[in-house]
Formats: sequence, C-alpha cells, structure tokens
Amino acid sequence: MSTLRLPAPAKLNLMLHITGRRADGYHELQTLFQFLDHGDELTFTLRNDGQIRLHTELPGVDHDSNLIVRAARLLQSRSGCPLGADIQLLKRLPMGGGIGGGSSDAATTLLGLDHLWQTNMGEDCLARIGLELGADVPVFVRGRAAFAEGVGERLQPVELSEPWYLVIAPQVSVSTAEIFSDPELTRNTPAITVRSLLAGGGHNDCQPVVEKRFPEVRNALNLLNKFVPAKMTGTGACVFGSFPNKAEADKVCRQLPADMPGFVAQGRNISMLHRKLKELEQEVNA
Ligand SMILES: C[C@](O)(CO)[C@H](O)COP(=O)(O)OP(=O)(O)OC[C@H]1O[C@@H](n2ccc(N)nc2=O)[C@H](O)[C@@H]1O
Ligand SMILES: Nc1ncnc2c1ncn2[C@@H]1O[C@H](COP(=O)(O)OP(=O)(O)OP(=O)(O)O)[C@@H](O)[C@H]1O
Repeated sequence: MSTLRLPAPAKLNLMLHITGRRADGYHELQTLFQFLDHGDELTFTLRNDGQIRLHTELPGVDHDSNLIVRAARLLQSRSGCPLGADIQLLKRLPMGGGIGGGSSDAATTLLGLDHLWQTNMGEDCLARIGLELGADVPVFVRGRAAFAEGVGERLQPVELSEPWYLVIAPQVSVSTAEIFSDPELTRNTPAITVRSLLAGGGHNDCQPVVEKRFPEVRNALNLLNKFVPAKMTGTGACVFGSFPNKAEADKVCRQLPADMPGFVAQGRNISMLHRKLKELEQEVNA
C-alpha cells in the first residue's frame, strides 16, 4: 500500500505535579496521560526520491520546523531509508492548547512512516527518537494511558476509567517554555506513588501561573466549574471536566459562548493510532 491515513489523537494531563528541576533547566514531573478519541489526521503517500513534503501550512510554523517534517527526517536519517513521503495534515487540535497536537503529529509520523517505509525500527527506538523531538512524544508513540515521571518519558501504563470529557479551548496559545520559566511556578510538590494518585486525584501545578497570565483560561475554568470540577491540561490553554455520559457533556458544550469553543470526546486508554495500526496489521495477515 502506498498511501496511509492515520489519526493523531489528543491527550489530557489528568494531573501534573512538578517535583523538581534538572541542571539542564528541564522540569521533573509526575503526570497522568490519557488519550481522547478526537484529534488531527495525517495522510502519507510514498515518494521514491527521498523528499519529505508537507502540503499543509500551519500559521507561524515554517515547513522545515514543523514537527511532522522534523520527525520524518529524523526517522530517515536514523534508519538510512532512501524513501520519502508527501504528507497532508487535517488540523483539528488547537495549537498551544496543552492537548499535545504537535507531539501527536510527530508520533503519528514516526509510526506511520515506519510502517510505510517498512523500516521496522521497533517501539523502543521510535520512542527514543520521539523524545528528541519533545517530552510528550514518547507517550504518543507507546499509545497507552500512562503515569509519567522524569521529564515525561518514564512511562508506567495504567488502566483508567474512560469517561466523556468536555474540553474548552480558550482562544489563546500558551507557550510551554514560558510557563516553565515563570519564577512563580511551584517546583517542589512532593512526589507521590501511582497508587495514592489513582486513589485520590492530583492537581496541575501550572494552572495558577497560567490563570494569572491568561484571564481567558480563568474564565473557562470558572464556567466549567459551575457544572463539574474543572482542571487545566498540560501548560494550557485547554481546560476539561468529566461527565457521566455523552449527552450531559454535549448539553453543556452547546451552551458555551462563541469565544470559548469546546468539544466532547471520550477518554481512551489505547490511542486511536494504535487501534488503527492494529487493524492494518490484521488486514495484512488475513
Ligand atoms: C507540560 C507537558 O505537556 C506535560 O505533558 C509536557 O511536559 C511538555 O511537553 P512538550 O510540549 O513536548 O515540551 P518540549 O517541546 O519538550 O519542551 C518545551 C519547553 O518546555 C520546557 N519543559 C518541557 C518539559 C519539561 N518536563 N520541563 C520543561 O522545562 C522547556 O523549557 C522546553 O524548552
Ligand atoms: N505539527 C504541528 N502541530 C502543532 N504545532 C506545531 C507543529 N509543528 C510545530 N509546532 C509548534 O509547536 C508549538 C506547540 O504546539 P502543540 O500543539 O503541540 O502545543 P501544546 O498542545 O501546548 O503541546 P503540549 O501539550 O505538548 O505542551 C506550536 O505553537 C507550533 O509553534
């Protein structure tokens, strides 16, 4: 097959504790990742001339610095593969939203091209390549809901309930680097065990800093808190709350003001990307 269409799902950080800072400035954290059944979509078509061409432009991101192109080139150089690809992106996820759009696009590119080019690099190698592109890429490569430590790369798969979430996307883009460099950020939350976490929640240490800088995020949290407990994901801007069923989440979603668009999606412990790749493997083996 020379064309492949694959999902790049969003993630939520159900909690995010910052437990320290490394000498290189990166932060040690503890976070719980779950995927959503909502995301971007990428289409890969094989090229024999070795060129990587992304045919969709993103505002403010030039072709060569797009994480999709960077992921494709890194896989090419690590595998020595002479093949290339034409790539189309259907962008649904807000950029700088804390739901991992860019990281998920990068992971889908690594797995998609590994499949198309038949480079057979293996998941461990692809996760290592992913980490060079961003702290959030490895969890998308692994495709399992996970408790993460280190800078987000030490992953322990977890089995979570799969509720319906309403995600609100305030119309601001939050820079992850800026939030992590804010002097007011709490960086000394005591480490907890995964067991105590699963028993009792957790919070997001980035939330107070983002709320202070972005009133749009504070307003979205206040609005959602009227219905269910609301939290921010990652370094924002998106906020989310869980609902007992889709109908209740949809009802609140319909009431959102125009400057606070939202979407409803189900939490998933196995990413849609991995479901799709498994289906493809089963087709080949049938
Ligand atoms: C906040 C999270 O979204 C939680 O899932 C991630 O840890 C961020 O992951 P990401 O977007 O892939 O971030 P990267 O592209 O690796 O890093 C962006 C910037 O955020 C800061 N950064 C990121 C991750 C981390 N553990 N400590 C940091 O201090 C660094 O200044 C870095 O330059
Ligand atoms: N394919 C891509 N999709 C989105 N952003 C990209 C992409 N490639 C590069 N970028 C750059 O990365 C930045 C962060 O994008 P992203 O959508 O991953 O943010 P995020 O959701 O806050 O991520 P995270 O949750 O990992 O912190 C963008 O503002 C953009 O400049």
